[in-house]
Amino acid sequence: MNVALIGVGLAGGRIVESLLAYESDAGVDFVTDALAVNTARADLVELERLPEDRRVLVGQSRVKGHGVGADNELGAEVTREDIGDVLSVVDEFSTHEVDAFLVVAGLGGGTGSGGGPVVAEELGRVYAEPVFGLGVLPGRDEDGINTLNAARSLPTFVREVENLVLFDNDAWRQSGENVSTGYESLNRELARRLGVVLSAGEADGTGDDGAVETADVRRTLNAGGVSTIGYASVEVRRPKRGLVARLLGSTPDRDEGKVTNRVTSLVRRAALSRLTVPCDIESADRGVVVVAGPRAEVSRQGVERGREWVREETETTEIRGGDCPMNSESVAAAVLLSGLDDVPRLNELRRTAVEMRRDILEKDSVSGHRYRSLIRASGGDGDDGDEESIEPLF
Ligand SMILES: Nc1nc2c(ncn2[C@@H]2O[C@H](COP(=O)(O)OP(=O)(O)OP(=O)(O)O)[C@@H](O)[C@H]2O)c(=O)[nH]1
Repeated sequence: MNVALIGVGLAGGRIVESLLAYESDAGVDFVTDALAVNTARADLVELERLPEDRRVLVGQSRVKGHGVGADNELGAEVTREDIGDVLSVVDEFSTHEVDAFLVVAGLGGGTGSGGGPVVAEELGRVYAEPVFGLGVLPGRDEDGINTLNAARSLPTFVREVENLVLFDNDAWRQSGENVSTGYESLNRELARRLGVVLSAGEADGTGDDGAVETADVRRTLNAGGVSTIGYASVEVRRPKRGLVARLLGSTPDRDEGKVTNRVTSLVRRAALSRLTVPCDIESADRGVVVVAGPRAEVSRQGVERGREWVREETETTEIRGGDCPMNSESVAAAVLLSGLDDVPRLNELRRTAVEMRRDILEKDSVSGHRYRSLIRASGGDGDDGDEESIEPLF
C-alpha cells in the first residue's frame, strides 16, 4: 500500500519517523512521502529522519514557534490559517502514486489533537484518495486537559477521516518507564503493527493469488469509525544444510504441516494479543489478516485457517487477508479490526472528561486560568451546555 504520512504535533512527527524506521529495517516500501507539521519549532528540530523541507511550522505569526500549550482550539485555528503551507508541501508528493493519506496525531496535546482533524479535513477536500487517521489516546496519569482534548478531538477526527486507528498509551506503557524512552519503545511497537498492515499490497499487480492486496486493507478501513490492531511474531531459524546438500544446491525439506500450524497459531495469537486499543474483538465489523515473512515460512493454508478462525471468533464474515512476502528473520501476523462499536477506553475517556471539566469549573482557584475558555468551549459549563456531553472540537 502506498501511503503519504502526515504527522501533526510531537507524537505525530515521532510516530511518522518510527514508521520510516520500520520501513527501512524491514526492507519494505510503503511510504510514498512523509511530512511533519507542528506549532513548536523545537519539536520539529528534534526529528531525525525527515528532511528540512518535510517539516512545516504553522502558527508562527500567532505563537512564534513556541507551540500552543495544550490548547487544541488554538491548534486547530492556526493549522487552518496556515493550511496552505501544509498543502503546498503535499503538492510536491507523488500523489498519483498514493493509495491513501495517513494523518497521525496524539489526541491529548494541542497541536496534534487540534491540527490533525483540520489537516484530514483539508486533504479530504482536495484529494480523491482516502484519508485515514492514527490517533494516540492520552494516559490516565496525564493532566485533565489532555483527557478533555482527546474527548473533544476524537469525534471530530473520526468524522474527518474514513477510519481512525487507535493506540492507547495506557495499555502499552510499562509501569516505572521513563516517559521519553517509554514513548520510544511504544512507537516502535506501534510501527511494527501498523507497518505489517501497510506492507499489504507489496505484491499488487503480480497476479499472486494468496497475497494480501492494498484493496483488502482499504475495504476493511472503509467500515468507518475506529479500529485496532493485534500482532504476534515468531523468529524463524533457517535450517542448516550439510556440505553435500550445499554442493548439490538442494533446498532443505520443508515440513509443510509444521509451517501451516505455526502460521495458524500466529494469527490466533495476534487476534488475542494486547490490541493497540483493547476491545472485544466481536465488536468489529470487518477485518484483515496480514502475515508477513520469508516465502518459505508463510503457509497459505495456515493463513487461510487463521482467517477462518478470526471469522468465527468475531462472528464477522468480512475478514479478508493473505500473505506478504518479506525478507525477514521472523514471521509476523497483524490483524486489523475495524468498525468497532464497543471500546471501553473511549467510554471511560468521555466519562472522565465530563467529571474533570466539572471539577475544574468548581475550583475557584482556576478562575482566569488559561484553560477556562477551553473548558467552557467543551460544553456543559452550566450556562447553556449539556453537563453530560462533550462538544466536538469543530
Ligand atoms: N505514543 C506516543 N505518545 C506520545 C508521544 N509524545 C507524546 N505523546 C502523547 O501524545 C499526547 C500529545 O502530546 P504531544 O504530541 O506532545 O502534543 P502536541 O500535539 O505537540 O501539542 P502541544 O505540545 O500541546 O502543542 C500526549 O498527551 C501524550 O499522551 C510519543 O512519542 N508517542
